[in-house]
Amino acid sequence: MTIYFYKVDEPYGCFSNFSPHGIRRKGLHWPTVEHYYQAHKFIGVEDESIITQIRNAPTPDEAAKLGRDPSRTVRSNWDWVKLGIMREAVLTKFLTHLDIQAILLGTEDLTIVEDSPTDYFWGCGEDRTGQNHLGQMLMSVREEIRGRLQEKESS
Ligand SMILES: Nc1nc(O)c(N)c(N[C@@H]2O[C@H](COP(=O)(O)O)[C@@H](O)[C@H]2O)n1
Repeated sequence: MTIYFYKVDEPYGCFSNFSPHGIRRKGLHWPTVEHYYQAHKFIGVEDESIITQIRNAPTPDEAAKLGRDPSRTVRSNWDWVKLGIMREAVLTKFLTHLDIQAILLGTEDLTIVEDSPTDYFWGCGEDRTGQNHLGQMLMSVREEIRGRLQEKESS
């Protein structure tokens, strides 16, 4: 069986980066993983005020809209660092919120797929041939949390 998720208000919606589960990193609170991810596109660029605008965006959709504004240039190494940045944020989310951590661990070894009809990088895309990096990341975070909990139990 495969778990497909996409919209926040549908089954397993807590796996979406748009779900309302805030994270704290380096002393700053981010309302969603999406806010964190989109803002990090602009670290080190000339006008960093966009980072605060994204962090303060009222919704993750607004944060994504700002982060995807084609008139702005993202940091030059974005394609190299984006997977690592997303993983930090997704791991923090599931270490912070124990209710959704239980949902993630409850999926045991099932395959998880972001069923995005448009995103062939983070999701599987319309025809389900996409790379599904977010689903893969959730499975890797699940494995890491499982390992951490086992270590804690045996110590
Ligand atoms: N809910 C939702 N709506 C969209 O339009 C999406 N593309 C996604 N997928 C998420 O979008 C983020 C990637 O954004 P960039 O294309 O790199 O700007 C990432 O969080 C995907 O999981 N979700």
